[in-house]
Amino acid sequence: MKPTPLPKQKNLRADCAWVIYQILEQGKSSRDCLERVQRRHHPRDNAWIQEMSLGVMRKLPILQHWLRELLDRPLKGNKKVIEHLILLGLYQLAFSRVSQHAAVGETVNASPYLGGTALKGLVNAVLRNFMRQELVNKPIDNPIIASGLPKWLYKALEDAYGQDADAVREATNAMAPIWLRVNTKQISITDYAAALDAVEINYSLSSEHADAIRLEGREDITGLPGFEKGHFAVQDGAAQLAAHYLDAQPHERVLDCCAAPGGKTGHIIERTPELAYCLALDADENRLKRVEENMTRLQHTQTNLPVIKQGDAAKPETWWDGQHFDRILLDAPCSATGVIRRHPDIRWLRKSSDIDALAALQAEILTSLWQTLKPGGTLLYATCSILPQENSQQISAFLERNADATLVPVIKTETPSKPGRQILPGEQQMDGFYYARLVKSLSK
Ligand SMILES: C[S@@+](CC[C@H](N)C(=O)[O-])C[C@H]1O[C@@H](n2cnc3c(N)ncnc32)[C@H](O)[C@@H]1O
Repeated sequence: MKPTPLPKQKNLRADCAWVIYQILEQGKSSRDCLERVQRRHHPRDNAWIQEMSLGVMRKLPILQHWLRELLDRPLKGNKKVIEHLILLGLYQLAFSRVSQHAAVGETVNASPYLGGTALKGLVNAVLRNFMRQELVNKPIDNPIIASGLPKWLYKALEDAYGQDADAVREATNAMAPIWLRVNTKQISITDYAAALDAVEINYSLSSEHADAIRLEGREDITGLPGFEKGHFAVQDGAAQLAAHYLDAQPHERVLDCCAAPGGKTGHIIERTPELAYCLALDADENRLKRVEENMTRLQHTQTNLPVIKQGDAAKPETWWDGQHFDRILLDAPCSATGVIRRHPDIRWLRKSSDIDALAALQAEILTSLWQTLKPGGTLLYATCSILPQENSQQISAFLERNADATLVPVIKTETPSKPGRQILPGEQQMDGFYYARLVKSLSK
């Protein structure tokens, strides 16, 4: 499909509708589109643009349900973006604190910026009918629509979690808190907490994480103390467990596989600066640039670590020097269903058929990397998925295929038939994540 250019002139609502169009019609991730739009507006509008665009992603099935009631037939072709503008108008009226007057008036005024001057009347009529018919107060009987999730994911969670599925779906729709990982190479957690106290920012510490701080509010990250000096990285609590479970030791050779943008690489180095070697490998050249940027901001450049390399994890013959690794973190490409609460567009970008393909890729990478691990070495398998096919079932199958692999639990409740730790979204305020630790036997 031909890419749609940003509207020539900026307008908050038209630009949000463009973001929604990019995600839903062109399969683009929200991150890139939001950045482009936010760059041309005042920084004070960044949070609003994000809240509105991603809010529509969270409530999409409900908004579309209302739209079907209000619009005789769908808009097509270059008018489609006006449908997205109407969804944004409905979102403002039903789920935001924007006044009704502004939600209708400003949304109608945004139409010409999207080439929809002739559709101003239609936008106005649909939004006014929504209010007149009081659709917001009419119960939605279909549980899939009410859940805000695509049908395939609704069902997949039903299969995986049975009577707990509703709670998992609800947590998947909740807002996620901001977690920081204090860069303990630069500053102690006590000193960083004191810096937050000094500027009256509320936070909590976590008993499970040595280096984590969870903010109580939605602060602007770049304005937090020590941002420029690299005193912290933004990283969810679940992701922060990777370096702890990997537990790299001084003088070891470590592979951080599927490393970009380097969130876990930085943590591994902060915990164990005396590593002999740390290779940050990723297939995506562009994302690897962000590893470099992050390492520079965190001031990890005084050491020779990490070595950053582009390569396909499934083809070690193209990047491996033949020296075995003591530890491997495989942060595998996955459905990202555990982080939908943070990135609500993921639910519309993923399809049911992606899961089989991802599970096959994960199995291929696991098998390839296993040969690069030394006997006695540890491989930590991680995903930000909450689907068993990518997690416990993946690891059970690997253990069955590989007699020299032993599961070394990261938590007490693991069993051979249900290996690994499945963290569900919202558990101790963390994202959904999965970890399984495998050790290679010495005898082979
Ligand atoms: C979950 S993200 C990694 C997040 C990263 N570990 C962090 O903590 O910041 C998965 C990564 O896998 C990479 N990837 C996907 N397929 C790959 C492959 N075949 N070989 C190497 N990297 C791959 C993607 O480019 C993406 O950066």
